[in-house]
Amino acid sequence: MHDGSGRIAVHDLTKRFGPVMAVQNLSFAVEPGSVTGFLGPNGAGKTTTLRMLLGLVTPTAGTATINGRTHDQLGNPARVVGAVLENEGFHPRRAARDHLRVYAAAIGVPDQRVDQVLGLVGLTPAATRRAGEYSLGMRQRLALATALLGDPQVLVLDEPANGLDPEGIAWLRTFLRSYASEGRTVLVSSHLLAEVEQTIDQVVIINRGQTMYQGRVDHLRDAQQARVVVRPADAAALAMALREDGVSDIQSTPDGGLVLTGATPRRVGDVALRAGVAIYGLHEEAADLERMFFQLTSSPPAPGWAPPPAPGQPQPPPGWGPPPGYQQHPGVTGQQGWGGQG
Ligand SMILES: Nc1ncnc2c1ncn2[C@@H]1O[C@H](COP(=O)(O)OP(=O)(O)OP(=O)(O)O)[C@@H](O)[C@H]1O
Repeated sequence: MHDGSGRIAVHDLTKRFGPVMAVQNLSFAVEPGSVTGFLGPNGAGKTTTLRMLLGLVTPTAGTATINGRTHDQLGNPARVVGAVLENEGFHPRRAARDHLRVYAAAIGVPDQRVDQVLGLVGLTPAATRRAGEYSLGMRQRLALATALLGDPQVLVLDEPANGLDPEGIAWLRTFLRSYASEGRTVLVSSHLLAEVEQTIDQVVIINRGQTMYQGRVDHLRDAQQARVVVRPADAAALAMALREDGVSDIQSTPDGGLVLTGATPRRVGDVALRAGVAIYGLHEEAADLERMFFQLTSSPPAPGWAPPPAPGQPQPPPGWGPPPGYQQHPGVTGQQGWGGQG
């Protein structure tokens, strides 16, 4: 028997396709009652990880479990986990309701559940239309309806916003949040933070098959510092003067500027004046979650921004730190909130 917790646990998960290391020692946990974003750039290993969780790909090493069980140990998995993966195929000549009836029969749920899920995803008016006539957004809703047939405790969606218009995205956001508020588990993958930022409360960020960050999105936001961008006549002289004044996080940019955190523009201006360095531009850039996501997932890091990690000492990009209260999930080891660059 599974433990009924609705918890997803990925532990030291690795998948190698010949020479390609798609996922490498990945560990994270997803708790019920939250919508968790599973984020990373194209090719980071998100789909491979989800497919291992769903029993569609065999791991090279490690485990991916739901309720403490691998997918093939779940008994009637459709009752535990519903999934929408990319490129769902529907028989184009089959009506949506008939498609759902076939699946309902396969997993042993009554026909009336078909009409319930059609209502849940807003497809009741189109129930008798053929799937081949559906728009991409309608097909996404039909895929979601299929995933919901077993009334699962856990919902796993791979890039669900693909093909949805803004209204569809807003609808999906409301739906997923309400689903999680019932104490269920929702895991949503995306390569765009902005696409899911308003939907998720937890996030797992991966890059090159490894965990870069796991924790609350608002902690990530709180941990950010604004940075000051300055264009001096002599960057080396200003950097030295700033260091003498106690500013340590200073990066030079390819265009001869400096980017720093831990000082206000006014302080930078005062230091420049005392050092006799002319300033041609000085402004503060507000913290930006998207920029942080880019820094965490760009490899190599954007030039002039992230210093190389000290040997054996993974570091976050400059200006970012582990969010206050960041904690590793109990039971998940071999994982850091902030990792090296793959
Ligand atoms: N069946 C396969 N055979 C060989 N290589 C594969 C296979 N599936 C995935 N890969 C490779 O594994 C890596 C991770 O791919 P994956 O699809 O898991 O990434 P992703 O994060 O989901 O990317 P995207 O956002 O583009 O969907 C990529 O380099 C990909 O080419």
